[in-house]
Amino acid sequence: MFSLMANCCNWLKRWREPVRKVTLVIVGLDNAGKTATVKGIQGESPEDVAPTVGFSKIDLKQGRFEVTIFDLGGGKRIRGIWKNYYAEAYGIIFVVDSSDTERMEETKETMTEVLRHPRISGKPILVEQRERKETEFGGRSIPNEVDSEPISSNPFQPISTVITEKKQ
Ligand SMILES: Nc1nc2c(ncn2[C@@H]2O[C@H](COP(=O)(O)OP(=O)(O)OP(=O)(O)O)[C@@H](O)[C@H]2O)c(=O)[nH]1
Ligand SMILES: [Mg+2]
Repeated sequence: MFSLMANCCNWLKRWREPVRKVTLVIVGLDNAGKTATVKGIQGESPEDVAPTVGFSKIDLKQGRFEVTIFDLGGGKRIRGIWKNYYAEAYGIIFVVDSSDTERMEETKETMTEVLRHPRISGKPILVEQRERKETEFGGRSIPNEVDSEPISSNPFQPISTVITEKKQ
């Protein structure tokens, strides 16, 4: 009986909890797989995605969270707009295509610049390391390659995802 009442109280408490709005910003180099990631979150196919020109805004509901994701274009000329979204962001998702070893230096510089931005200070960072299966890349840890100094003030979570290439 007591546990039934406790369950009811918990349920009522949850029911009365206000909906929380969270804004996330997803950044990373062009072709890293940002839009594909967002498509995946939405349960859509990540294939045949066009490069993002500017940004796209995605609204999702996750439990009691109303989540807005700003998927920002990663092209060199578009990166200048990223900072305009930092202030309203609760946290940042930085996507890395770890198979693109030739652009690792550019990735490192770009990530360091993002993490050093004053409006990012203290905000949670999720680094998504995407690995294309067909390459020989063995899962090097991207976060370790980045200067750890700007990361130290941010709650930091790395994750890995495998890009599922279509079999020819
Ligand atoms: N099949 C498959 N293709 C993927 C996957 N992830 C990314 N791609 C492809 O890789 C290319 C680049 O992915 P995007 O998600 O457009 O990359 P982006 O980071 O949004 O690039 P910009 O918008 O230019 O900044 C696209 O052609 C995608 O279809 C995946 O998991 N599976
Ligand atoms: Mg995109």
